[in-house]
Amino acid sequence: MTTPELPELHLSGAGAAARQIPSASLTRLTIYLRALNSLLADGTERVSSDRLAEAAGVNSPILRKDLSYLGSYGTRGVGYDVQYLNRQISAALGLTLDWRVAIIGAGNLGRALAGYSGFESRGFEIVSLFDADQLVVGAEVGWLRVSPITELETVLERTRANMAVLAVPAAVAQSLCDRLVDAGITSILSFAPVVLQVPESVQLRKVDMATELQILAYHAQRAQEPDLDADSRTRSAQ
Ligand SMILES: NC(=O)c1ccc[n+]([C@@H]2O[C@H](COP(=O)([O-])OP(=O)(O)OC[C@H]3O[C@@H](n4cnc5c(N)ncnc54)[C@H](O)[C@@H]3O)[C@@H](O)[C@H]2O)c1
Repeated sequence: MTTPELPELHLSGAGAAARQIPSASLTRLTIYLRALNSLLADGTERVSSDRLAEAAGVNSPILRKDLSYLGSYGTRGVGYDVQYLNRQISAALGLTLDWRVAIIGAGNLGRALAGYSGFESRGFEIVSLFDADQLVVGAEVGWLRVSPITELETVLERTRANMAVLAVPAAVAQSLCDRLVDAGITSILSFAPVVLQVPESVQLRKVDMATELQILAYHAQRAQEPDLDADSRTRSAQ
């Protein structure tokens, strides 16, 4: 389980706050966290960097580089303390804060997200779900009742939401985004297939599965036709 020559991790919270973590590393930190959560659930107390890297699908040097953004100072030891590393990554990702998420749009996607039980254990509590359709308003989704969008500001305040997910049609996404911003929400995740404008002080992330599938298709196609790479290299050299 433990690997004697691996560094024991010492992390500095201040270092983590001060340093900007590259987005690829941020993505991997969330994967390490998921792996650490499974190890914690299994009662594992220490883990080697090789094992953690393998669980996350990366190699050890990348893992160590990623952890260095958290201010880790490696001394030769007996692997990583699972609980400690879990807490440090959670703190660096802001997951020790109280994240209370409002979902706007109770259609297929909004309901699926609201009904997913896996967010809470990762630090996100879904506190409200909104829709404009009178046939949907009042419906129960999990333990939530769909609120009317007309009451957005009041319910956001009452439920102390500090994050929102937009799961509405593209045509209404910007106006709802504006209302969220005016209501003081500064972290928004949008699924709507449209470019949204927000003030600089607001963090906006967009999820687009179609784009991801297109990128996957591109790589799959290149993997099936290795000659494509050679062809394009020849063309770009001409
Ligand atoms: N990014 C992705 O990978 C991805 C995947 C699936 C869907 N989407 C997008 O997510 C959005 C939701 O998809 P869906 O399948 O759940 O659609 P849906 O039609 O099932 O649900 C949309 C919901 O929004 C509600 N709505 C419409 N106007 C509203 C308003 N002004 N205020 C509040 N609610 C309002 C509708 O009543 C409906 O319940 C769409 O924009 C869709 O294109 C993105």
